[in-house]
Amino acid sequence: MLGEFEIIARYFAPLAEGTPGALGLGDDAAVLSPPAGEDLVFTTDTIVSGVHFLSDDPPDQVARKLLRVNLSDLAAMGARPLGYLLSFTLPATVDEAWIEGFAQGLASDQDTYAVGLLGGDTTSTPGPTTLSLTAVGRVPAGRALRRGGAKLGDIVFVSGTIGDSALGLEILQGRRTVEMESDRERLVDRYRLPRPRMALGRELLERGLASAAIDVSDGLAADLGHICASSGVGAEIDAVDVPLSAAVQRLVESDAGCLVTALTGGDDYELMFTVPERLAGEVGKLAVELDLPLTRIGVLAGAGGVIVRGADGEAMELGPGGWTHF
Ligand SMILES: Nc1ncnc2c1ncn2[C@@H]1O[C@H](COP(=O)(O)OP(=O)(O)O)[C@@H](O)[C@H]1O
Ligand SMILES: Cc1ncc(C[n+]2csc(CCOP(=O)(O)OP(=O)(O)O)c2C)c(N)n1
Ligand SMILES: [Mg+2]
Ligand SMILES: [Mg+2]
Ligand SMILES: [Mg+2]
Repeated sequence: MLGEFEIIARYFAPLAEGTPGALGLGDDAAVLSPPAGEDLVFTTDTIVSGVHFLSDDPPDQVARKLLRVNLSDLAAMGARPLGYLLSFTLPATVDEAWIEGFAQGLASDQDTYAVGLLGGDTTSTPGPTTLSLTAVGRVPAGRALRRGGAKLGDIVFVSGTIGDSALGLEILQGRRTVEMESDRERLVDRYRLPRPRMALGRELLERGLASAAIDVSDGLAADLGHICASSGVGAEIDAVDVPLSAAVQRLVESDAGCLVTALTGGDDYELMFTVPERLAGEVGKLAVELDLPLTRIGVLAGAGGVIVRGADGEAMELGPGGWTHF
């Protein structure tokens, strides 16, 4: 196994070459000049083997997931990424090939998202692989999208499709089977590789469309609950309106329980946002421009809490509505 400083020099320093503030990963900290007229946006998320990814997930995809779950939080704020810090904590059982694959995954997504490594930390652990990333982004001063601006009567939208990832995880865990191999591939891919909606977040901010926004990490129902709690309103959504991929639809047809998994399973990394009714027509145009489904799923109504109506019009029983760690 390589030494700590060899890992940094061989695998991480090349990822910092395009980021001047990283100072070549040779100093005690990174330095960033705040862009004039803009606010800096900071977010950090950790992923742990066995909790957020599976120990046999390919290392390049683990790396890309780590970066992407953080970029998704920047997208939810309407921010453009500037750079990121990486905290890399490995058990002694991990070999160099895993580290190499991990670094390759980061290199590939650095290109995709035009972002570079600013610095980080490399340590060992007697526990599971634990990867933490802090992303820094920028928004026009005072304009970050927030969770708390939603008003009664605003329309609730969500991007993409919901539930693919949670059902992909069930497949990988051997808890669910699908008939078509292409469905399996789609769902597993969505579990391993989120698609952070960077352009959507940016456009919602620039066009002044969203009164509130969040990325769906814990589960659609729970994350709508976070918008409601921050905004002091309630929400009513119709489960039949929640966008499902063909693969998830096929699963729901054979087992209605899959719909509950889709609504509460999380790991979607889609954006959910609220739009004042008079602006709701603009969302369809944005969907066409971005080539991304943006689906109306409900409305903000009531004093608090989220009601999800099933096909029979009755409120579904969804428990906490999403993932919590404790
Ligand atoms: N240990 C912590 N210290 C400080 N702030 C935290 C901590 N854990 C979570 N937060 C903050 O609490 C809020 C909710 O966190 P979280 O549910 O992880 O958000 P997200 O789902 O967008 O990642 C965020 O503003 C986050 O920065
Ligand atoms: C092996 C495995 N088991 C379970 C899950 C499901 N899961 C774990 S954490 C989580 C919620 C999102 O993670 P969290 O740490 O809460 O991130 P944040 O909400 O802060 O973005 C979900 C749905 C998973 N992704 N992988
Ligand atoms: Mg978080
Ligand atoms: Mg979030
Ligand atoms: Mg969470």
